[in-house]
Amino acid sequence: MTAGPYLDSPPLTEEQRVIVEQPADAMVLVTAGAGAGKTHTLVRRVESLVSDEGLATGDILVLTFSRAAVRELRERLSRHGDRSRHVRVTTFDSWALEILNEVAADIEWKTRSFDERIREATKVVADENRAPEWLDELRHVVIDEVQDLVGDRRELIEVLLESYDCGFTIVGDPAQAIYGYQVTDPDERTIETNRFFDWLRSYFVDDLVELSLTRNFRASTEEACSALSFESTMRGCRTLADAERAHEELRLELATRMDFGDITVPFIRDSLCVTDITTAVLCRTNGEALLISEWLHDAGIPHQLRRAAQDRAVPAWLNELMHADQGALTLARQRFDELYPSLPAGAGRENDPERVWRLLCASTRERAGRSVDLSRLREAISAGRLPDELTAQPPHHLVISTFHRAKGLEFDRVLVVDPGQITVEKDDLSADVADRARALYVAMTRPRKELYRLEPPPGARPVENGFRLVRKDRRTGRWARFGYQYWKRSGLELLGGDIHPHHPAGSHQIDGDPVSLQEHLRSRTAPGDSVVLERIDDVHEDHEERLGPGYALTHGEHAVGVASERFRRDLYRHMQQSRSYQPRNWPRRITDLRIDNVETIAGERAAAVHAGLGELGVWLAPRPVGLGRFHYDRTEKGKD
Ligand SMILES: Nc1ncnc2c1ncn2[C@@H]1O[C@H](COP(=O)(O)OP(=O)(O)OP(=O)(O)O)[C@@H](O)[C@H]1O
Repeated sequence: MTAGPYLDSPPLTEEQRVIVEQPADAMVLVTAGAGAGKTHTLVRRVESLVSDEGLATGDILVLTFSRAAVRELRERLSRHGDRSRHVRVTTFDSWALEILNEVAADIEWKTRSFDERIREATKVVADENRAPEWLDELRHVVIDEVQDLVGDRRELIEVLLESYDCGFTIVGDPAQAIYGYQVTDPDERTIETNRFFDWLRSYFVDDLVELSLTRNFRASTEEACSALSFESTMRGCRTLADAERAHEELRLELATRMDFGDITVPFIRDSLCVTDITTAVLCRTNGEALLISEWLHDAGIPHQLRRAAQDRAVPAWLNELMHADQGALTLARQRFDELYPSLPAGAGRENDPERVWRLLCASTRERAGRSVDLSRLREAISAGRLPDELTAQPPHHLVISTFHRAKGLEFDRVLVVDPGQITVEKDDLSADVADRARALYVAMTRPRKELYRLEPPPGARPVENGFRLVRKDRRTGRWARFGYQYWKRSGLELLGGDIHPHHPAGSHQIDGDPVSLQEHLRSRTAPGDSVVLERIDDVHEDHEERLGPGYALTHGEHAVGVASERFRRDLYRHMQQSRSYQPRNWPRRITDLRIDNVETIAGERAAAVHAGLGELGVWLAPRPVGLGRFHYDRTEKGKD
């Protein structure tokens, strides 16, 4: 194996080397604990399959669960891999979509649910007459985080491994299984735990090579190691009582960690602002993450709120790249190389230009690699076809995340918010309570060096005086602020897609010069800036489609966007006390929102031309985030 690309990568241990050097047709199952170097070993395994076992990059398929994991693996492959850097790494969902787009391109698969697509792809893979030919070339499948492979995705992989004669390297940690509500049927949820492991062992009974990794490399201090002793407890939680006990024991362990302290105290605040170490604040629910983000914002601490994996944003630098030469319809490789160094920072910019160029060519199906057709790039943006490397959140030194979303990640310092005691209801499942215990275990095994407890002040907690004032609104699935009175509505979460995607700012419902508003978004708007939604009209009285009123998003003096129909529909449903009730009293302003980032939007070409923004139909739009707070007119009933 060549040593060059691995000079800055840790050497393999004997246990890791045995996995890496298995033959290409071996069927390998690796179980390993948190921080045991599973991902590190997989990267070296993939490189060995190409360099030592002679597989072509197209013979290997690397499947992972989340986009975060795709990004992590690709990043490590491009940093440490040599020939393997071009191996296909994708999520189960993207891979299923690719199969369906190939065999039934006339169907609008994007509009179908993830689960439906997975089920359809399983049928295609099982049918040798329909399966795409390139599946025959598959010689090795690599799967990371296999403990989360449940339900429809598990069936897809079982069918793949039964139907194709290929080797595999499958890696997982049963102690970190937090698949949550991926499986909706409660009975199914209980039997899914460990089901894929059991299937592998029984189906490949004679051929399966079972290996394990036993040493932890992540945690370099005693405190960072503190949760690791719970690994076997986490693997063994099967009954409700086990799961409850495991959760309480982990909480007790957390209680012995030092409290991080009050972040408004200057020296504690400053320690969160240092950029040369990475810190994560981890909590149980997204509602809590929103409140903590608000608290940090008020204390003037820059941070990033971790988005859901499926919530993607196209970075602003793509808009700059596409509009660099007025009227140009293609972008040549040489011109790309000239422009790339001066493009603004953002998702994907940490990649080298060669990698970004390849990704752009792949997204526009440009095989020769000499130029990129900008209309096709616009279509790729509009159809959501850009790869995760260009749309995932860029790295940040301070991340606020739920336990679930922190899976597979590591940080120098981790601050864990105590999730509180589980109050088990009679219809709670052991699988769900175990899921909560394992989620806390995942959180507590993320630090490299420091692990603290964090106790947010009462205002940054969802419960006040015993009332759950911040909770998920059942009708919209958004986090919302409620009041002590049942009818009170005090705020709603903003999501990606809440700013109208069809019209650039200034060209629809609000006044302004679209060209100068684009300049404002480009050069005078930054992540973390406060923004406000201001009501601009009255409720839409169409009985078919009940929408809340229109809102403009303002950044200082400038109206930089308008609320989308989806936001207005959700607002209407949220304000309805019951299905027959027609809300009349609408918030005048919605505050406590911030700019997450400015993103590239592919909207209607005619709208762009009309606004003087060129022919491509691509422009910049703000993406607000936060748990909005409603302000009503004082004269109106239900004022705040
Ligand atoms: N042989 C090794 N020597 C030194 N460091 C190593 C070795 N193997 C892995 N590491 C380091 O240990 C850390 C954890 O590795 P990795 O992320 O691959 O673990 P993991 O098993 O995938 O973790 P988790 O399941 O908890 O997300 C990384 O910083 C990695 O560089």
